[in-house]
Amino acid sequence: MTKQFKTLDDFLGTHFIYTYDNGWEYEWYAKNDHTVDYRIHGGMVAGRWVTDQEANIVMLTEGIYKVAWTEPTGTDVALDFLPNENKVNGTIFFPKWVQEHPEITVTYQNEHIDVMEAAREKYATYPKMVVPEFATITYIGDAGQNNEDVIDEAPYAGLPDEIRAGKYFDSNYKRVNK
Ligand SMILES: C=Cc1ccc(O)cc1
Repeated sequence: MTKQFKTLDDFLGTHFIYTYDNGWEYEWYAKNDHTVDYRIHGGMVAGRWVTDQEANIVMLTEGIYKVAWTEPTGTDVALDFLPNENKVNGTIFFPKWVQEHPEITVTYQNEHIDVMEAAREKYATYPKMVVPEFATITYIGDAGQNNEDVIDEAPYAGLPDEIRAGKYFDSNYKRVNK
């Protein structure tokens, strides 16, 4: 995709795949001006996926976007997207318990909010594990806002490649083979 991003509206509805310099691969969707969905394909919590996470989304200056949210696990996330440069800078602040028990979070979180809340009470928060990394964007798709087909199944090996190959969504950005 060679679209030039200028406005906040250009960013909302965009679907990204990117790989952090530490090798962690993430898929993320700006669902609307206050909501994000994501799937994690590689890294400490690969296999985790989340829809309808409330987030703060702003444009800092033309074509540069900041997104931040706090999760039921106690994990905090701050992302800066530079889509015209195919770059993201992300910082993830993991509570100590996620670092020690990542497998608890590797699920479709929406169906297990009670489990996340119980774990954050039971286990330690501090010291937090801070992960500041640049990432390279490997896919940008214009999914449109509030598209429930973008992130609607668990991550599996080969899914990012199917998306990048144009095999996963049809011309209306609906899932093929659903
Ligand atoms: C913990 C969630 C998360 C989602 C996207 C991203 O780039 C980093 C963290």
